[in-house]
Amino acid sequence: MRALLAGLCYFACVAIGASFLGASIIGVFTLQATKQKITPAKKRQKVAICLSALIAVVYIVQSTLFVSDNLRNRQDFHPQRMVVYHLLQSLTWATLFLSLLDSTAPQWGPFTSAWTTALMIEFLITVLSVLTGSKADKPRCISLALQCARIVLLVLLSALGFSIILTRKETASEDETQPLIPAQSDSETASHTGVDRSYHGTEVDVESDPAENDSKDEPDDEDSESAEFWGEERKKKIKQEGGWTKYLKEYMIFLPYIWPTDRKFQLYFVVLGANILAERALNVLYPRQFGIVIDKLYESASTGHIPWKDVAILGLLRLLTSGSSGLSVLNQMLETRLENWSYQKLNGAAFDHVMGLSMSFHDGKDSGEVIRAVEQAGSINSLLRTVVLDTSPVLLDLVIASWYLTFLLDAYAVVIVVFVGLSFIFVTHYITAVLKKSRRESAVNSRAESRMLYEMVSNWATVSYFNRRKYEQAQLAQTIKNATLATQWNNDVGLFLFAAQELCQVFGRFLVTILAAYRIAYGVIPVGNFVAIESYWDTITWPLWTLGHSYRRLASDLIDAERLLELFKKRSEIQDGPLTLSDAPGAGKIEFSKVFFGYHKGRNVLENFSFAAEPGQTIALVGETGSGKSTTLKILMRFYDVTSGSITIDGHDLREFTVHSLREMFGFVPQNAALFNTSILENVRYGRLEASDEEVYEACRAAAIHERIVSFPQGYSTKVGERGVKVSGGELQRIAIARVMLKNPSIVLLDEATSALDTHTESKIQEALKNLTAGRTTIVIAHRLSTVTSADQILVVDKGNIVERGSHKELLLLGGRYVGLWEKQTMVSPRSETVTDEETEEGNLSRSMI
Ligand SMILES: Nc1ncnc2c1ncn2[C@@H]1O[C@H](COP(=O)(O)OP(=O)(O)OP(=O)(O)O)[C@@H](O)[C@H]1O
Repeated sequence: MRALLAGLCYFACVAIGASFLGASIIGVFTLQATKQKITPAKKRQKVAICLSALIAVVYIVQSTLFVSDNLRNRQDFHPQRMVVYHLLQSLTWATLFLSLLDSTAPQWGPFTSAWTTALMIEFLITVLSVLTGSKADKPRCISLALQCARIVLLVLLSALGFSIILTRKETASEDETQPLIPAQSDSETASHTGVDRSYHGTEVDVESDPAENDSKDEPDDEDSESAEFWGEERKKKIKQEGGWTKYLKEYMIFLPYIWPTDRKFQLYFVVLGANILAERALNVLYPRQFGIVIDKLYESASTGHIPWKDVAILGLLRLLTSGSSGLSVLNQMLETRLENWSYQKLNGAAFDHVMGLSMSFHDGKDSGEVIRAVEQAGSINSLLRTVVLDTSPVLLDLVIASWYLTFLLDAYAVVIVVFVGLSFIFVTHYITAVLKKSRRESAVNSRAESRMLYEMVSNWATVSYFNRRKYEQAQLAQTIKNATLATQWNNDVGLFLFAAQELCQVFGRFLVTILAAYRIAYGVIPVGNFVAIESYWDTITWPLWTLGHSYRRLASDLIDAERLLELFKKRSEIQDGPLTLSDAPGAGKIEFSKVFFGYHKGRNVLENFSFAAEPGQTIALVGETGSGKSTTLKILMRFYDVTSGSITIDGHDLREFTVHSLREMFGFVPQNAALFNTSILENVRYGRLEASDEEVYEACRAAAIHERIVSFPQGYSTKVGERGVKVSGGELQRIAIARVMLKNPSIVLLDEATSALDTHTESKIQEALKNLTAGRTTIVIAHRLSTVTSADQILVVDKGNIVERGSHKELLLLGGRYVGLWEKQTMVSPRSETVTDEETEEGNLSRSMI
């Protein structure tokens, strides 16, 4: 019975801590709804704070009574286990009280679990201490009264906790019923990248319903994209949704990129784990051996005897524990390999994910910001080191340290370590809150700095045309100043934190020294133990430093990773269908049927849009600017999905195809084709990656650009410059056509492919286009009507509607809007045009690109 009592006394705070932690972990891993009505819980939170404070005070009063009694009597008047129990409980309850006070939306489950555990332990200890029969353990009147008062308070507190849990209003939203880690899909992309688009890729925020999304559209401007915005959003979320567990839950989507799937890397993890355990053992063995050597030397002083064996063991242990030649070298090598693996996987996944997001995402984002977010893969990666490699071994260290200190000194030393540990954690927690803010500011400012630099360098030409170098310089200087000031403040807060942490551990060391001196003076422990404690002290406090450091690093990594998390939570609106190219190797018949589409709700860009293009036919879209012509091509290539109606290719709805297969069918020549800053050869080969050099030359010949390319000093190896600035507009356009020719698509889409060119170049390109479109279904957008007179069907588009349709001749005879457009461009009366239409067609044919 006495052993049970002692066990309860010494391990009470461990049991309470474990029950709190256990309930928190269950909260993270189960899909509990965490949203709750805050208002009624707020009142009860205040009551809970008061009750916790009262319990802490009762423990502190009783501990003070015990310690003063023992000090007065210069012996253990009260048994050590009871004193240790009360001291540890004072610290535990002070911690619970401060945590509750600090929490805006407490996790009631973990708190209630801790309170109930404490109640059961307190009850058992009271009963056992009365029943044990030992005079020492029997509580005196005042102690018994205090213990009973605590039991009453604990019953009230536990009942309050249960009442809050049972009566809170749960408002689970859809996202809360989604799995934390999505099952890997077998989709085409996932199989080669490891990214599960079915979950990760949400362009619609999976957190919110469509209504919320609309409202979120508003802050989707430059401000909203700043780190500050994400940080504030998250802070709000932490408050609203029930605390940090919910926050951390979101980061679970990165788990597949941190835990290796490769056997070799899993083996690294196992070896690393074993190595970490070996290090823990060495941490104890070295100071222990040091103490033994001191005691042996003390005994053999002036005898001429040297304890060689003990000294040799000490030397070996020193070698194994040394930083640069011991076990830590192996640790570092394994850690680096694991981190590199995770970095590669995460970066690849982030890139693939961003590239897989639809046009509405990319149109609305600043590409510099998106690149920064992808680059944050490193910060997620370092979570591996922080959580798995830094924090877990350190927790083990703390348990070992407690046991070893009890062995070297006594249980009071553990109370001192717990006190130092808790004050260290609180100091770290409170100062880190300030540090987090300053770090976020510093991050926002440095992002602003690099964004500005990127903007200026990429807009170099505009800055020079308007002679605004000085102005831009001043702007940049201000941004750099803001960034450096923010970094400076961040550094200052960091230094203050270090100082406060150092103070905690120095104070603890001082207390332990006093305790050891006291015990040595009364002959309780040998001097060697004091030396061992001194040498072990750094091993005790190192875990605290590591925890503090990990906590700060975790906080900063989480902030940096917020953007990446937001990216990963976007799901592409465009989802794959089941069909691939081989399932539907069609001829290229396109049919738009009653298509409605708008970029924003309530504003249609295309309305009741219906037309059909038979295989091999050419359809021209003409009309005023902004009428929806380019939009037609975008929805045909599925950069967006139609709002209603359908688009079919060879009888299959576009949505039935995988996006990859669908886009393989098209060859698109845009108005402003962009090239990569590589050689012409590589740019053309981009159309079909496996094409031979000869096939590339052939495509260039067909695009009437081969002769020009070979006349360049470096021929096909000529670098085209960023976005193709080193080649002329006409050359660039023909390279773009050659690229599409090499691709050999079944459907060709031309978006004003020649509008920016002079007539001489245009006629050259038209030849190339004739080759490109021959025998292929073609949709062409043209402002110059003369280039589309031979199209099988011309659609006149106005405000998203097809207002006229027919061949050039039919439309001229119709005398409607097309005639108006034609007259404006040719200044020829339609009558004379129709009279001599044979001639006209011939004349235009040479100019026509179709
Ligand atoms: N990404 C977008 N987000 C929101 N609105 C858009 C977007 N792209 C185009 N629009 C709007 O849709 C309408 C149709 O644009 P579209 O580019 O299809 O016209 P267009 O007929 O091709 O014009 P142009 O001949 O000048 O190229 C315009 O009012 C335009 O402002």
